[in-house]
Amino acid sequence: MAERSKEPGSFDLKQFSFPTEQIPRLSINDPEASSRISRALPVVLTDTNLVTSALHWDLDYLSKNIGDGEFVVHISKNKNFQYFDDKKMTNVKEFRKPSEKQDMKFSEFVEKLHQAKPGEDRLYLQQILHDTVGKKVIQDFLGFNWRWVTMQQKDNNFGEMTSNLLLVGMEGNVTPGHYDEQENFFAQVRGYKRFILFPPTQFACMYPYPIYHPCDRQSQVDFENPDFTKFPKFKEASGLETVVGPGDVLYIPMYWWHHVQSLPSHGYTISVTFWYKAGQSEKIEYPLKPKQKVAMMRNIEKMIHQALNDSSEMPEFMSNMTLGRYT
Ligand SMILES: CCC[C@@H](CC(=O)O)C(=O)C(=O)O
Ligand SMILES: [Zn+2]
Repeated sequence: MAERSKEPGSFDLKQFSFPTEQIPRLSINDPEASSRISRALPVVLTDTNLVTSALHWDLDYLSKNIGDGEFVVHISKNKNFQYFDDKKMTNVKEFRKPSEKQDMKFSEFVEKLHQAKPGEDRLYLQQILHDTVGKKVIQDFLGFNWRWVTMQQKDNNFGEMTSNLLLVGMEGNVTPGHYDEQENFFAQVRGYKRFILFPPTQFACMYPYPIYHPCDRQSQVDFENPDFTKFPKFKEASGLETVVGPGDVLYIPMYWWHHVQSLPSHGYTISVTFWYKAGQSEKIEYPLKPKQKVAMMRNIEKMIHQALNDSSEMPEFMSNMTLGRYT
């Protein structure tokens, strides 16, 4: 088991406006661990050995061994790295990109990281591991505990694995609140990341952007400084949280909201995601699961947007459908 030098209580974490409970930290041999995964509940697994073969990764080692391929580096004027879909930018007039993207060699990224000063641009490398990486990194990658993670994929009826994203972030970087449409075993390799999670049942508290917006799936609420006038139901939010360190694997179930921060003053972070598509949907059982309802809402919103063929008609159409009618 990867010993963590820090216990959850030992981080001086700032308080949010909403209550949170700790996500259980369990051994893979604890029946409660597999039970939580099978019930699509978050859990931190402390002894998967999923990325033990990468625990020696640091900036120097990766610079020397990751090869001379290009890596996507996000650049932000502040600590937030909110995802946006380039292909949807034309749907929203005056959309301002929350960050820029640049391709660069890993060694160039490391140089910029060392030169970065507080208050200046922040960097976040986010790149799917491709086959141009050097053979040492390929060895490390092959050394991941594929037996365990593939067993989880099968036992829990996950779909195919889509990608492993390599994340190298500066301390303090934040990925603001959002959900993904994939199952995720999130493996922490270096440094510490604080996760806040909310279940899909709290969709109404999260006020996601419209589906045609570049920030589809992202919450409009700033979890760290919520505007309760614009987003009153966020007052009802109640989450789960944890800090993951080297060797920890957090299971983030599909459609669960998450806000992630590389702990300030704990150094840069390295993580690897293991993303899986949804499995073949079992037969419909009632009541529908929260994630099925979110998927349904997305499909209906997409159909209405396509049928109206005019985003500006969406607000009136959507409110005519519900306001004052389903009280
Ligand atoms: C681009 C992915 C970022 C990651 C959060 C983080 O580590 O900053 C996340 O949201 C996920 O793994 O789902
Ligand atoms: Zn995510």
